Amino acid sequence: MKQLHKQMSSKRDEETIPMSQSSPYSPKTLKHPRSLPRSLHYLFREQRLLFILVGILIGSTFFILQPSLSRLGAAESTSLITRSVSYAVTDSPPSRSTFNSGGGGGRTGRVPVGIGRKRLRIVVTGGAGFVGSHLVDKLIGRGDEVIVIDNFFTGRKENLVHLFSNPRFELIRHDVVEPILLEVDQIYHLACPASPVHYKYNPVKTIKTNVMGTLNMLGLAKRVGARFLLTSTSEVYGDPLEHPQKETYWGNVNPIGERSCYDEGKRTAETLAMDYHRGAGVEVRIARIFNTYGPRMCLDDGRVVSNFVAQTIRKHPMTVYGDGKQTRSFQYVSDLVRTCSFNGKRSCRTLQPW
Ligand SMILES: O=C(O)[C@H]1O[C@H](OP(=O)(O)OP(=O)(O)OC[C@H]2O[C@@H](n3ccc(=O)[nH]c3=O)[C@H](O)[C@@H]2O)[C@H](O)[C@@H](O)[C@@H]1O
Repeated sequence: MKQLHKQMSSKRDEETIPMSQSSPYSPKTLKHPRSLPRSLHYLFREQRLLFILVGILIGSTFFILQPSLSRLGAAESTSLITRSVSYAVTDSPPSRSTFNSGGGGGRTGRVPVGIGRKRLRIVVTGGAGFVGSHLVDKLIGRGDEVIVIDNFFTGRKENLVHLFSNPRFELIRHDVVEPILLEVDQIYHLACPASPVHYKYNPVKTIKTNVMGTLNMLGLAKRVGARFLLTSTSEVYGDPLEHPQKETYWGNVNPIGERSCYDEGKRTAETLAMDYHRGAGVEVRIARIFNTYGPRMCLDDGRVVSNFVAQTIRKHPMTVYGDGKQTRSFQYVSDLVRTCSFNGKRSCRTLQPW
């Protein structure tokens, strides 16, 4: 305060100098002769010079040590990147590990951010369901950002609750029969009840989900240039006359049966996917999923594996429908998810259902 007061008073002194005594338009020439001694006086008073010297010393120390600090940072961040790349992209070239040679004669300094595989933004419709939630786990695990769209008709938040605190995960309550606009790189379209009990509950809604939902998501894929995967079903073969069914087999489907809301709905969804591919250049994949089982499957799902498990737990006899001679291909959910997830590195030029 003392200092401030003095400065103010000296300024007032300057202001009171009559204009006639000073040379016109030269206030700086007036100030100069007095400013150097005043500055020296300021420095020596109250040990200010000491503080300045200490400041210079700290600054110099930092700039001398800084190159070795940045090398250390580079080595740490590189080891993290290498680990995530080898987890995310199994066929990543081994040369990536050369980034670890931070101090070994190669280039030093900070590793540029984002040197690993580009993080993808992916939307998974039906991501709160049995298969969807496992797929989301897989995509999050490989380092991508996932937006789940689900109307929770058969999906459950409990399937995703372990991801709620993950910043790369988002959950939107939305029905795919309504359009939605998102900026994404890939779309995995799973939204539709898959168990007969569930899809027969509201057949009109089931076919609406398959047709309008798929139309909306394909429209989004076209608009934002995203890759699109449709999860179809072995039911597109209906009551097949060929065993086992090849991808080229067209099926034997009853268009007016109780299951047709699902069978024909999925067949139409496949048609839409191929038309968007041929007509609009959308890169699509179609996965005809066979009978899948695993954790998070609903006990009341109605499919044979969950029925048998539920009946066994309740110590009820297992029910075998018909003559028991029917056959099915079963697969564990993690095998399905591994096959369905697009590998970030793989070029998906050829188009084949798988
Ligand atoms: O993944 C698939 O491709 C399809 O799998 C199942 O279709 P499905 O294999 O017919 O389903 P299940 O209900 O598991 O039936 C399998 C066989 O077991 C029999 N079954 C089913 C349940 C039961 O308690 N007992 C029993 O013998 C059925 O009659 C059928 O022959 C799903 O219901 C379809 O939605 C799905 O698209």
